[in-house]
Amino acid sequence: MPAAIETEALTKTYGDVTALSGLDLSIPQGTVYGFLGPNGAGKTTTMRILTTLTDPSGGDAWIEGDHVADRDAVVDHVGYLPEQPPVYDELTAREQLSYLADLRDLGASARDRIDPLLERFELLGDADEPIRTYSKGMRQKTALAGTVLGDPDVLFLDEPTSGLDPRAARTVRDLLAELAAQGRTVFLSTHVLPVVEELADSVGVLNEGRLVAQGTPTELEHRAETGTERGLEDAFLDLTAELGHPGEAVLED
Ligand SMILES: Nc1ncnc2c1ncn2[C@@H]1O[C@H](COP(=O)(O)OP(=O)(O)OP(=O)(O)O)[C@@H](O)[C@H]1O
Repeated sequence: MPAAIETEALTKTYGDVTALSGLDLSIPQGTVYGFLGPNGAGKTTTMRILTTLTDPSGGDAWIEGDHVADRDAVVDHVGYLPEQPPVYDELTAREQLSYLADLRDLGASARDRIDPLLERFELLGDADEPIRTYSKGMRQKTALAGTVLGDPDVLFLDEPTSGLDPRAARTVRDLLAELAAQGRTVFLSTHVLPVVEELADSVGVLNEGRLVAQGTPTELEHRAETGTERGLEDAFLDLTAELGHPGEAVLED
């Protein structure tokens, strides 16, 4: 069984800027991977390469065994929720989801999933109103429904709970746990660390385009040097602190 996501020395440069530098990942199917990193670390760049939206400058990547250069094969496996929800103001939520089902040729089973998804996200009452009248959270829920509509094998989610109230955020976390239990793989990029602590089987921390730590949340919380424990937030701050800044955590030990 191939890994859900495999990368080897994946690199991306934009002119003089190295956004990603030699990323190696191997993420098994049916797991939730928390992808952490400060602003500008290269998380979006990684997800755009893995969903075929941009080409790497070097290295290789495979989704469920298919190389990312084989766009047609890879897009069949993946669903991507970018940071800005890709919804059309002039459509209703129901129309947006039907449009996606047609565009991606998802077939009758996806069409049958539209109403249950709208219901699950508590959007049924507004499903025939134009998206331009929706709140930020409603737009986010519509976009997320679109991402899971085709039941993709591998989900790439950028801040999926952004703008959601606690109840909607709980619905999303439950859905992600359910999908992973069914064998789907969830690649979750978020700054909301409790979500990662709750859901992630393993975590990778990216800093300035490099993977600086990887392990289970518990492993990252265990400070090998001192044998003490720290929260995931402290682990994140330690691992992404810039060297040369007096007082930063990396220099403390
Ligand atoms: N199209 C682009 N052209 C030039 N530079 C880019 C482009 N896209 C990203 N970058 C640069 O690549 C680096 C990584 O950006 P990226 O958006 O992948 O970070 P990120 O980890 O997703 O950040 P955030 O948490 O703020 O969303 C940054 O220095 C960014 O300025």
